[in-house]
Amino acid sequence: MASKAPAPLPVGARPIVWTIAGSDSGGGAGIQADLATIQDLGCHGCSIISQITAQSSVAVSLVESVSDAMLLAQLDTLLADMPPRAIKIGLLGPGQVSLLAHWLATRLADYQARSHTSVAVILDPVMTASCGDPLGTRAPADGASFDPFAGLLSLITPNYAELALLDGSQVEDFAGFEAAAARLAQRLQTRVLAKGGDVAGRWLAQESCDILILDEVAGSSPLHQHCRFSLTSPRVATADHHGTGCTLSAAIASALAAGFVLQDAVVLAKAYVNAGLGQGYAPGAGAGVLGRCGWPQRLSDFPRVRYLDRDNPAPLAFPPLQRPIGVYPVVDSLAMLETLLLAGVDTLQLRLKTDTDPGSDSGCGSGSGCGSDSGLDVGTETGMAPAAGAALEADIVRAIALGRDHQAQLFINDHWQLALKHGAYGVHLGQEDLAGADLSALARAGVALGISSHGYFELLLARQLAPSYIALGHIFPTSTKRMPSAPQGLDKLRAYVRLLEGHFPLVAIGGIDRHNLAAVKATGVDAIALVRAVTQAESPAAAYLALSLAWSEAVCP
Ligand SMILES: Cc1ncc(COP(=O)(O)OP(=O)(O)O)c(N)n1
Ligand SMILES: Cc1nc(C(=O)O)sc1CCOP(=O)(O)O
Ligand SMILES: [Mg+2]
Repeated sequence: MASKAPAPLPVGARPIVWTIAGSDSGGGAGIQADLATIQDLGCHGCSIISQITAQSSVAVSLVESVSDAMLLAQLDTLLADMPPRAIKIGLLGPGQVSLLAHWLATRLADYQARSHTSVAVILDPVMTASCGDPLGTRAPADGASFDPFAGLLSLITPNYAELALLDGSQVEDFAGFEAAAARLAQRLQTRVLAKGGDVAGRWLAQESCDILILDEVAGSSPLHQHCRFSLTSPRVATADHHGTGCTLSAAIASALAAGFVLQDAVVLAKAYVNAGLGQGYAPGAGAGVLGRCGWPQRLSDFPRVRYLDRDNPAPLAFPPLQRPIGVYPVVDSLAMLETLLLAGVDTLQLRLKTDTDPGSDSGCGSGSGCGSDSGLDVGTETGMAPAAGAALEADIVRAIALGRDHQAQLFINDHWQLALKHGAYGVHLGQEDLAGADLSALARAGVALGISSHGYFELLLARQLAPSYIALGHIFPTSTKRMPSAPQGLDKLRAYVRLLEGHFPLVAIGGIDRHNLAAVKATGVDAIALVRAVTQAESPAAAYLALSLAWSEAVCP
């Protein structure tokens, strides 16, 4: 069993998550599963009961709706005092879909406008119990039963059977599954997580493969929006899967409430469910229920992520680092590089941006809105004037020679072709840079590779490439680079470290300086990458030496 760990959130700051769902008297699904999940993931759960089911592990004997007045009273009473950061919607009776859709479009929309907040709404379109008995809303033949929710949802999470019902089609294979999910996304103007857990025997037996269809996702890389992914995990052989869908959608809502972007929330929720399936138990004669294993921290519980509408890199392996990194200066000139090498720096990065790079830092001074989306940040030689290209190549050649003379682990940022051509020790690439890089050529040449990441989803994409290290950013606000994502903070950094420690060297970056260095080290991260704390110091060499001393003296529990 995964060891219990506190959720990476300060207690007392538990975000509020609502579940609007049916009561399962058997305790394994519905409101009961949702509240257990929300609590387990460090949030506070509020429940709005839509339906009461007389249900055990083997049968559903009666389902009754609460009155419309009762449904609305629960919603309004809670909104006045305990507004949600995220809402999960589960079982609804037929009349309750339009009632709730109207409430979301009026009362919740009004609350969001007044409070300048955005509330994520996840719909799990529950139609049958896991014993096979029908529940609540049944899709009519044209699948229109959830249409009142069009434009009001952040995500819908149908399983195979629900998707087929909603689509009104026979879904025969993976391509049909993807096409039906895309139609649903279009129809409800939302993102779709189509779950393949119940397709066993149709086209997948050993693995469970979900499809995630995304439109715009604020706070994530432009590369990971408006695209499709598959999320695959080994199938957990268990009959104890009652409440899996409820748990998954409640976990997604909880992770969103905790400030994760949607892609992160989905992979985290999948890991939570996979861990729970491995620890299920059967309190009745029928299907048992999921175990509760706390914040996911076992890498094998997370899914394998693949692009469905883009090429995926072949399996690769990059050389391990020759020595631990510690303090890792990132510099933008040859002069600074040489100064630091002479001061004894043994791992550093040359990060040269030209004005023509889409990822250029120019215009990103402090207070210049660097927290906002700057678009794709693809730092390659494309678009560069020939003179700039020649000067750049000369700088990189000289840097590589200097790094070699000092036996340093020198990483070249972005310019992987030049690094490859001139035999660099290593290359650092962001997620966007990866898309255009010849990773096989780098791996074949034995070039070390560092990859940036900004959350669980990007961590999973990075680890699949078996890099030499993974960078985790940005931890604190930074004025050095425009970031599409929000600062991760120390609690999330600690969670990423727990997940990946022992698998890859981990480097924290973004806003790190002598004031917060000890707190960063206390998360267990292996190294820190710094731009301003070194390059903007009066004496960069002295600053590096002081930071290195502070790092080696700081305690890592
Ligand atoms: C150690 C380290 N971590 C992250 C980055 C950022 O790389 P990337 O996302 O490609 O952004 P640019 O640096 O190219 O602007 C890095 N360079 N080094
Ligand atoms: C270049 C870079 N990449 C980041 C990431 O999160 O990927 S943060 C960052 C800037 C780090 O600069 P400073 O130490 O001055 O805050
Ligand atoms: Mg880059």
